[in-house]
Amino acid sequence: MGREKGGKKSRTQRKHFQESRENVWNSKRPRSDSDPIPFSNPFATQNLAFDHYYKDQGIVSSQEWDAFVQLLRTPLPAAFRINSTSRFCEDIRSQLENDFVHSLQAEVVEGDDTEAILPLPWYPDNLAWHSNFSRKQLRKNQTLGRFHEFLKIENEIGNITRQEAVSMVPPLFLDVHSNHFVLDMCAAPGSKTFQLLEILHHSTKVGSLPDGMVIANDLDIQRCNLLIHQTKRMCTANLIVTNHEAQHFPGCLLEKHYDKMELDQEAQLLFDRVLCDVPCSGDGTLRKAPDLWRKWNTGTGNGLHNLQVLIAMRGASLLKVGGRMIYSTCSMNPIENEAVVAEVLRRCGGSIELVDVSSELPQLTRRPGLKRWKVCDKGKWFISSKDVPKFRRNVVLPSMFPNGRSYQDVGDSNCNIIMEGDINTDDAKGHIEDNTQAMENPAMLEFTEEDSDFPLERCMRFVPHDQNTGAFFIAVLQKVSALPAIQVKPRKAVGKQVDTANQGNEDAHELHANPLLENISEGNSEANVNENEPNETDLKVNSVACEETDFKEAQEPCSIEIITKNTPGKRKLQFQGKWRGIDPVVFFKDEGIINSIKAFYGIDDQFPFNGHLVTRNSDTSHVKRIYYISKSVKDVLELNFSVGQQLKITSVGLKVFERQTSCEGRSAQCSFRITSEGLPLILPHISKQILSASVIDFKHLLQYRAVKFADFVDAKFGESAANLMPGCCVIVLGEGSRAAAGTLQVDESTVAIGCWKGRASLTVMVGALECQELLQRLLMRLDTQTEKDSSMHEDQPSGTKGDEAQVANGKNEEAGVTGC
Ligand SMILES: C[S@@+](CC[C@H](N)C(=O)[O-])C[C@H]1O[C@@H](n2cnc3c(N)ncnc32)[C@H](O)[C@@H]1O
Repeated sequence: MGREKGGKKSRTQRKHFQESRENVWNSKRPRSDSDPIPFSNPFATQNLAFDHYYKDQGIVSSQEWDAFVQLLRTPLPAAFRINSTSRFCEDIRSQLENDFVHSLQAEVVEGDDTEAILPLPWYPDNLAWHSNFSRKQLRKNQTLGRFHEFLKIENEIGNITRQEAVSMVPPLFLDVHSNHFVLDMCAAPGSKTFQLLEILHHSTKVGSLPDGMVIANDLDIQRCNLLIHQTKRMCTANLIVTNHEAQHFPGCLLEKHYDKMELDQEAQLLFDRVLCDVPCSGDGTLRKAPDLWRKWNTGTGNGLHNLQVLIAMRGASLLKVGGRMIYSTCSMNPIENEAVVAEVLRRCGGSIELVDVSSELPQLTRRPGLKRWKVCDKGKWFISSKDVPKFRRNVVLPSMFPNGRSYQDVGDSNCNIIMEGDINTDDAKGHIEDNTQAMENPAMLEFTEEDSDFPLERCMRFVPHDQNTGAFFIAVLQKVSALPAIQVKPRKAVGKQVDTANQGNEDAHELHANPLLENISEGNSEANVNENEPNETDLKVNSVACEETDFKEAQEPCSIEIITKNTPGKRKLQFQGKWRGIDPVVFFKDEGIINSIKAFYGIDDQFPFNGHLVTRNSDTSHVKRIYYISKSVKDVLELNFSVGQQLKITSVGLKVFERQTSCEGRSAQCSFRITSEGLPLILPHISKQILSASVIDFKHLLQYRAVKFADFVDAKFGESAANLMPGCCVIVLGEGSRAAAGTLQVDESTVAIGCWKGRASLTVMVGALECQELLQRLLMRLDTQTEKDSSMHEDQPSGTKGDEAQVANGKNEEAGVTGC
């Protein structure tokens, strides 16, 4: 298992590295003597290098140190958010406030005055909650089982999202409005994307869509899939998921000489809001992922610094003037935090400002960012770039220091303080060093420490012992003018001469306008980036910290024709406007199908169809799924087509129609059913194939999943159901015990389900879990009178037969009606 050239780990080594991850809190198996112990005791929640590093950085005062580390060694309590756009938002909040708050309190140890669960005081409208039970307690303690089940099911359905409390903060400071175009640069697994979408949709009326949109991007395609799964619960037509390196996120700039479209504001993809929740060492998540204790070393943060700067710079360049950007990490390390923010401010030369948000969310306890810090490399402290030995200058960058002065600026003649043990290229040995060596550098004491000139106190630090959370870092930035085209002086060890990370769309104009910079291309910028990318070990550790899944490399390079001329070979993934391995996005314009859908469901003309339907299949005659996109997403897709499909889109829009491929489905007049996720959008616009059922009949449908027409309690409803066209239909929950008559009024609280009208019965086309949850919610809502009415008819209706019974057994869920 040898090392590859250049010290990179082989595929097998990487696999072993990934597999060696473990959650120490969960570990059941005691380690045997024969087990390899990689660096130190894997169960230890202590790391000497960590202690030295953060004590010396003054991350908390010395008086607080014990409380700080003590809490870091305690499992993180569970936290979650109620989805504000869920139709059951009110019910869930009330269940928490009136039921769980009291019933769970009995589980708190006597004499302990901590609340079992409580709303996070700084989160608006009691929508975010904190439980003082750890995940493990919730799983293990039987009496907490009901609450645990509640969290599990509601999370699965999308009514709540389990999310670390501090991770909920960045979207709150982003100040998103419903008409904003938002870029979430490193978005997977998507908890913040979900939040951003909630805010976007917050005040939108049922059946309409906000004017804004979110692009959620992540480098890791598998994590993109997690993100898609997560955001699917939001049922939004205003989201595009992309798969790019954030530092090279496409500009989608429509060139001036492109004569088919006038160059206006829409001719370039810029954003009102950008979230840079960058990959980081993640030591703020130690309470959740205690295996990080043994892996922690200073090299991880140092190795990520430059990537973080590049991502933040790209974010800044894609931001509209006047727009707001958040830079955040779940790391405590100033090299990944204040140093990155300072470098962005430095490179942007006044066009980006740090916003003072001290008056926002006053109940949220936070601490100011550091103005002063030091850099540690392989056990040696440096307070200024002038201290860094030449051979470490490609690793210890000037931008890591508070004043950010380059090696040329500080003069590089007499500063090569070579310490014993400096030359050490063995990563593993470096870790051991970090864990065992006191990090003292007597030479350092001779220099005065440096302060940053930027108002970094406006950054926000969150430490565990302030509000019993994980640790976090947030900076709120505002773009006050276009970024300058910056020429960076050559850095010997670092390599390239031009800092092109600020080449956004608008900024690209400026670059072209400057004759000195005419030879700058994205190609340069990519080469520049590659030289400074952190090593793979760093990224692995980082991805571990990011969330549960492992970091994957971008797709394999390929040698096919390049459409994006300026993209260097390493990223030649695009082929004739299509992305390799990614289904194309195609506007769906088949009038025959569209008209048949409209006619079948009686969809009114006010509901915009033209240009709002897309598929992922270029052969439109075999389209299986049709997705609906908002006007904002439509505009972005059109621009993307105009610029040669620069965006590598893995998911877009809301699945509204799905073709039924079973015999029964094919024989229906319209073989496209309305999906569960598409129903809320389309519901107010349909006038055919829709019925309102009484509470008891609706309940029976959910309970038994298939009910014969003759078995409905309300015979009139049964008759109306029998008269529907065979195929998909919608059943709305009416009020009282009888079906509502006349035109259906739909609002935010309307509950409806998709069903299939078969030969003799109605069959529910909603997943089993969702049915169960819906039923439970309805039972809670039912008033005493309704319950009385219903009790007369509680008997189970007689069973269904043949294919309809098969359907009723849940085999059709979201996958079409089976059997024929
Ligand atoms: C801190 S996590 C993001 C968490 C996410 N914002 C959330 O709230 O669920 C960082 C993410 O960055 C991704 N990542 C790492 N390097 C990246 C890069 N160069 N460009 C884009 N994404 C990257 C990782 O795959 C990971 O999903």
